[in-house]
Amino acid sequence: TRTTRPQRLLKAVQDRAIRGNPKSVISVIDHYCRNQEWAMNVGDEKGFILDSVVSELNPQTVLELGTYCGYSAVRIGRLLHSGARLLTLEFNPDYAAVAREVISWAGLENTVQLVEGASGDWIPRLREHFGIHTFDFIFLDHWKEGYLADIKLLEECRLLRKGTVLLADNVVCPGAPDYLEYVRKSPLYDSRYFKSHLEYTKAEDGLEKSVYLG
Ligand SMILES: C[S@@+](CC[C@H](N)C(=O)[O-])C[C@H]1O[C@@H](n2cnc3c(N)ncnc32)[C@H](O)[C@@H]1O
Ligand SMILES: O=C(c1ccccc1)c1ccc(O)c(O)c1[N+](=O)[O-]
Ligand SMILES: [Mg+2]
Repeated sequence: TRTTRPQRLLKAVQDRAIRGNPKSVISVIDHYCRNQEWAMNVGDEKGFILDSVVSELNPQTVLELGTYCGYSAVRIGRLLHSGARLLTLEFNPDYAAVAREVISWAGLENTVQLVEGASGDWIPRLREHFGIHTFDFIFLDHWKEGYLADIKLLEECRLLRKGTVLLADNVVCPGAPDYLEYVRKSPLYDSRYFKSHLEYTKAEDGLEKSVYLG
């Protein structure tokens, strides 16, 4: 039977990237997705903005919503200092299986923990299950219609603190209009748009960075 797109992306990583070298895993994936087949990773252009937000913040506890093949988990994980941890949620078991291999190939299995399941089910259980108090940084990149419900759930579960930074992908393409309206109008957030392009294309897209004011 035919392989899947994530399986073909994983094969490219295993064939071309240097084991234990996150930078080479990232560049192999970007080259593959730009030249062979497009995939919905945050990509190199928006990835550079993601890198600068993470590097400036130097977070200890990070949550990612939507792992897919693990590209952004490797992008974020490689920048975390010792003791810092990334928890990434993925509810598609086939994608999760590929992501585990990619994260392991990058040598980040001790920094990045993939949790299989839906964000709506897991967010209320993160504190008791992983002993997490609050998150320093959250990357939203799952289905766009889920962004608003999940930010409200994170508030309800008191997993945000003064200064928590939320970065949302695709606020223009495919778009998350209800999420954008909420973070831009709410007095709880200080929000800013970083204009960019949809990964590996010329279409406009961007990232919304929102600081929780508590
Ligand atoms: C755009 S992809 C993630 C890309 C990844 N962040 C990157 O940049 O490499 C979106 C992923 O979110 C997952 N997803 C969508 N809704 C979810 C939810 N409610 N809980 C967990 N995973 C979800 C999908 O299965 C898909 O793999
Ligand atoms: O929704 C899509 C999508 C829609 C249609 C076809 C392919 C992908 C998408 C496109 C770019 C993204 O960066 C992204 O995160 C997503 N996503 O699924 O979450
Ligand atoms: Mg995205």
